[in-house]
Amino acid sequence: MRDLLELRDEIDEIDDQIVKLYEKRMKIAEEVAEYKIHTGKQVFDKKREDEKLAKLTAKAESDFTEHGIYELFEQIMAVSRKRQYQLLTARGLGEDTGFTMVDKLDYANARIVFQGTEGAYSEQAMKTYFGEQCDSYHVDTWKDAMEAIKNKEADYAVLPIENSSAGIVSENYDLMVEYDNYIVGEQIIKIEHALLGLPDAEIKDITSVYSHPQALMQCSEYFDEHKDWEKISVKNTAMAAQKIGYDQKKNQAAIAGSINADIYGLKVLENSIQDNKENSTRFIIVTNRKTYVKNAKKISICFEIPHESGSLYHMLSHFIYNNLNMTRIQSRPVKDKNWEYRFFIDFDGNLEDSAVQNALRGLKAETESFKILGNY
Ligand SMILES: C=C(O[C@@H]1C=C(C(=O)O)C=C[C@H]1O)C(=O)O
Repeated sequence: MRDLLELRDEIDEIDDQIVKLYEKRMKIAEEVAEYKIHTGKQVFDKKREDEKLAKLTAKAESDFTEHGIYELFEQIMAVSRKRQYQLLTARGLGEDTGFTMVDKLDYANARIVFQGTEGAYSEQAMKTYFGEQCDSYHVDTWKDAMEAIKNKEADYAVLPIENSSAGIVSENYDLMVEYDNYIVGEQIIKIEHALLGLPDAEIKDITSVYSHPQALMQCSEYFDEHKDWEKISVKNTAMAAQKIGYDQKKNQAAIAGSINADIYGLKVLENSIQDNKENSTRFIIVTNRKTYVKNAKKISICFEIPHESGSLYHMLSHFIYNNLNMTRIQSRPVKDKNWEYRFFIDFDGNLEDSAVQNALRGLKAETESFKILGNY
C-alpha cells in the first residue's frame, strides 16, 4: 500500500493542473463573451452544453466517473456562463428590465383600492401605509382590485400576501403572475381578531361563525374550544361583521377586527381570539406601472423551471455566485401542469446593483418564464 503523504502529493499535483486548466478555460470563456457582445449572440447555448456533456461523459471509464464528469462539467459551464453575464453587465449592456427608477412615489393624489368593506384589515393596512385621509374605495374580490389598477380606475391596490401563522395568501401570489401589476411597497400590521355578535347576544347563544377562511384558520385553537360551532367562509372579515349586523340573528357571530363592532352595531363577545398573540399580516402595495424607488431594498421575482432534477439548485446558484441574500422562497403549482411549480423568491437588492443585474440576466436566460414582481 502506498503511503498517504505520497498519495496526497500526487493529488496536489493533479489539482495544480486542474487549476491551471480551469484558468485557461475561463479566459477562453471570456473571449467567447467578447464574441457574443459583438455579435449579439445569447450567452446560454443549451444545445452546445448538452452536446458537450454527452461527448465528455462518453469518455468516462465507469458509471461512477460518468456521473461525476457530468456534474463537474455542468458546474464548470454554469460558472463560465455567470462570468459571461458579469462581463456583459460590466460593459454597460444591462438588460432593460422595463422598470423606471423614481426618487419617490407620489401618493398625494393617489386613489387606492382595497378588498372588503369598511373595517377590513386591508383598509387598516392601507391607512397605515398611505395615511388616514387617503382617497380610497373597496371592491369585493382581490381579482377586482387587480382589475381596478389594470384599468387605471385606481393607482394602487393593497393586498394581503402572507400571515405569520396561517402562511401565504396563495390567490394573491397567483394574481401577481396573472396580471401585469407590480409591487411598490409593503406594510405589516398586527392582526387581532375579535368574536363579534349582536348587542344582546352572549357566547352561549352562538352556533354559526362567519369570517374569511384565513381568519378562521388563525383562530383554530379557539374553535377547538367550541367544536359545535359551524364555521362559514365569506369573502372578507369586515363583510362577515356587516352580515351579522344585517341579518340580526342572535346565534350568528363574525370574526373580524374589533373596530367593526362600532361600524356595524355589534358587540365584542371575546377579544384577541387568534392562536398567535403576535399574529401579523404582510400586505403588498401594487400598481400598474413598472416603477421602483431609488432606495428600494428588496426584490421579488418569480419563474418557472423545467421539471428536472437539479433545476432549482442551478437557479439558486445565481444568488450565491453574485453574493445576494435570498430572504424567502415559495412555490405554487403551475396551472394546467400537474406537479410542476412556479417559484417566488425575495432577495435583498436594488435593480441598479450590478450583482442584481448579473443574477437577473442569468435567471431570465435560464428559466422558462420569468417576471420581476417589483423592487421596493
Ligand atoms: C463558453 C460558451 O458559453 C456558454 C458556456 C459554455 C461552456 O462553458 O462550455 C457552453 C455554452 C454556453 O452556454 C460557449 O458558448 O461556447
